[in-house]
Amino acid sequence: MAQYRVVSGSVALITIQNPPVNALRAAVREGLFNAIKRASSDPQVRSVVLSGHNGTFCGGADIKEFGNVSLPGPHLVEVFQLMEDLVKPVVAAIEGFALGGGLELALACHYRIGHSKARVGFPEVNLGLFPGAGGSQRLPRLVGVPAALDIIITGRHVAAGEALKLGLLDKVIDQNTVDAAVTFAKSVEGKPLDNHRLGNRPCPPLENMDAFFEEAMKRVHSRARGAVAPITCVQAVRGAATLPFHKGMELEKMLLGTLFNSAQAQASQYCFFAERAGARWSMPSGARWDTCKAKPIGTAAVIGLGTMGRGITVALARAGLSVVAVETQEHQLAEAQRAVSRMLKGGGRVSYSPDLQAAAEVDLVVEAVFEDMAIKEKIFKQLSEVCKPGTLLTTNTSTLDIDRLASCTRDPQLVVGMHFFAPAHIMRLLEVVYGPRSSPEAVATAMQLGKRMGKVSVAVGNCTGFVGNRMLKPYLEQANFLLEEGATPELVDAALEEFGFPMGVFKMSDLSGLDVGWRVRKEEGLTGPGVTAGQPMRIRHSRRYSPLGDLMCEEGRYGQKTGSGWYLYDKPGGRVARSDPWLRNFLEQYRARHGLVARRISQQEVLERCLYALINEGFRVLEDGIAASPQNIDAIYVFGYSWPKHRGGPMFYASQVGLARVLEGLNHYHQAHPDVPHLEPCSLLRRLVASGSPPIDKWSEVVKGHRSQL
Ligand SMILES: CCC/C=C/C(=O)SCCNC(=O)CCNC(=O)[C@H](O)C(C)(C)COP(=O)([O-])OP(=O)([O-])OC[C@H]1O[C@@H](n2cnc3c(N)ncnc32)[C@H](O)[C@@H]1OP(=O)([O-])[O-]
Repeated sequence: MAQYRVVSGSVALITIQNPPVNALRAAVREGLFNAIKRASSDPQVRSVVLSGHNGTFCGGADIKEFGNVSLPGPHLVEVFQLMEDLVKPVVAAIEGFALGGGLELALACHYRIGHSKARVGFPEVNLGLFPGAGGSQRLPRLVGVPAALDIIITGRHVAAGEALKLGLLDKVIDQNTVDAAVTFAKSVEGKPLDNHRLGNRPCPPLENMDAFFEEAMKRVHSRARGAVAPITCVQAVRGAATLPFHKGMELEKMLLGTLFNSAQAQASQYCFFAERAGARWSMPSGARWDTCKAKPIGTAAVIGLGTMGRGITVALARAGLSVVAVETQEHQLAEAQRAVSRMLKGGGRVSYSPDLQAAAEVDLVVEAVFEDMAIKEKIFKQLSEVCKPGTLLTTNTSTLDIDRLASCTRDPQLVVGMHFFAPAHIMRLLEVVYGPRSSPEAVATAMQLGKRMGKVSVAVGNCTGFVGNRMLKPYLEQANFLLEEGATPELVDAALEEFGFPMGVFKMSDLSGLDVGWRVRKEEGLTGPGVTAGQPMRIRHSRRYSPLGDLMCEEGRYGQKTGSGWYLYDKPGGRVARSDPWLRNFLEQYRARHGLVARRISQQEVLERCLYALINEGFRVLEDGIAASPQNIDAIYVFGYSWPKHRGGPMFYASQVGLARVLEGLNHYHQAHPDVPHLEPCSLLRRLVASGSPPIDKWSEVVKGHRSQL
């Protein structure tokens, strides 16, 4: 786990060996501890170089070990202190990554040499933690409080060049890092080390320290959306700035104690693994990530250059593909060309054409036109004729039937969905949707392409709305029902924002455009002139229906783009939402017209109605085999719908709330609203509760048993 050998006559070279990222699990900590002791007592050794096996210094503590109440082996703090106290100089040779505990390890060394491609950082905040093994106390002493706080709070990876400027690295080199570190170590043998022991150093003084930390705390509170870890980061760094090292370490230990087994830390760490779980996809046919090979993709076409098409073009070009961007409307094409070039800052290989024929030779097509089945069917038919045999035909539809599009083509097995999220070049999520006839190779190729674009890709089955939008529907529906019953958009949004969403449901609808859902509802036959005539306004297919969104669109209120929606904006395209007296009036009249009596609605009811309805649909998605696991659903929600990471995604949240409580809540609301089928607890949830509410990683066993009985 920590290899020890003496090189160049006097240098103990200690190499951490724990693939793939040399995480500091118990055996590694033990190995390091023993290796340092050995170097200390080895009379031949006059200096030490610490490195990581296989081009990675160290990815930090082993996250898989967290959750164990008593971690075996020596504690990291103990190992690092032993290293800092060594009377022989210790040089860190940093290749690849030094993250979290890996950077703390490097900070306990007396010198740090990095490769020019190395990256260092403290990503603990993303795991609901902070650098709690001395990092929060040593880093500010090395680079000063403002730089340290920035690195610790953002969790960002710092490139070697910047780390050198900050003084975090002593030297950056392009050659073999270990060789350079060995030469350097020999050059400092016997030299005094006191100033290189960060625990001995005071923090560089900071003017207006109180004001600095007050401001930092204010900023963090406004951005953290209820997450505790960022606040703790500020408290710990303040400790470094004001306390002697040993007192700061005590504070660090106390703060870490409050976070380590917290619900937020568990949720954030669950997200770390859920993010990666999508890569191990499987299909109901048994096809899997490790048995299917992706086709090589070098060229792609994007059809339709609206907002989505432009973002997709940028994402593909940034992944190194040569892209043909096709848009039949000339003015839109010219505008898109300017926008894409701006986003790519002159880079990328993109050509433009008004003609579908330009897609003839590409390996893959992403269709991103208007959400209209008839238009899409026509395009798929044309593409099938125009493109060379074997071209993968994908669609960015957010709800429509993939299999129906596949039926328009010669090779339905080559059709899959690639559902991007706006803005497509920024949002991390990609839903890869397979239909009953999509080939495993097509799915593997889309998943591989997602990875190349840096996306969190999740393979899902074909149904209306797939996973994300299918679950969103009951959530939006509940929000509208709550307005009918007496809530305001402000009340509903405040509850959801307090929960941790960056934006409540009504602000989000205003941003994405109310007309989008209106068009979908028209397509589904829920609204439109021919549909509403002679029907009760608030019932469709014997279920409760809220026409509020349709009525808003009929008034021309599409959201931000028209300057008004659920809120008022100072101009079309304005961003700052203000309460609209018109809406209050409109809701009052609507309620009066339909004999609805407004009642007081609590934030708790808002959360339970909206979130439990969404979660209930999540269980149905699992039950139907549309998502392979709760982890996949949670990754979709965290990376595509801004579900707060510290709440772990909807399915994990349900497990934290307690499945029995979610079931009870749904039963209660369904009794009160029997005409809302989305509130009726689904059978998988009932079954899980009946099986004693197993932990989330055991749900699949109940799902399997459940499916075999269907
Ligand atoms: C004492 C309390 C204070 C806390 C201190 C800490 O250090 S907290 C920690 C602070 N450190 C961090 O937060 C760093 C977390 N790690 C990363 O950010 C990235 O892994 C990377 C940038 C190091 C490499 O990116 P990349 O795209 O090349 O690779 P990849 O991401 O696909 O990972 C490959 C495999 O390794 C696995 N695995 C990775 N790290 C850990 C780990 N620490 N542990 C366990 N496992 C880990 C990962 O799950 C995956 O497994 P799979 O799915 O194949 O079974």
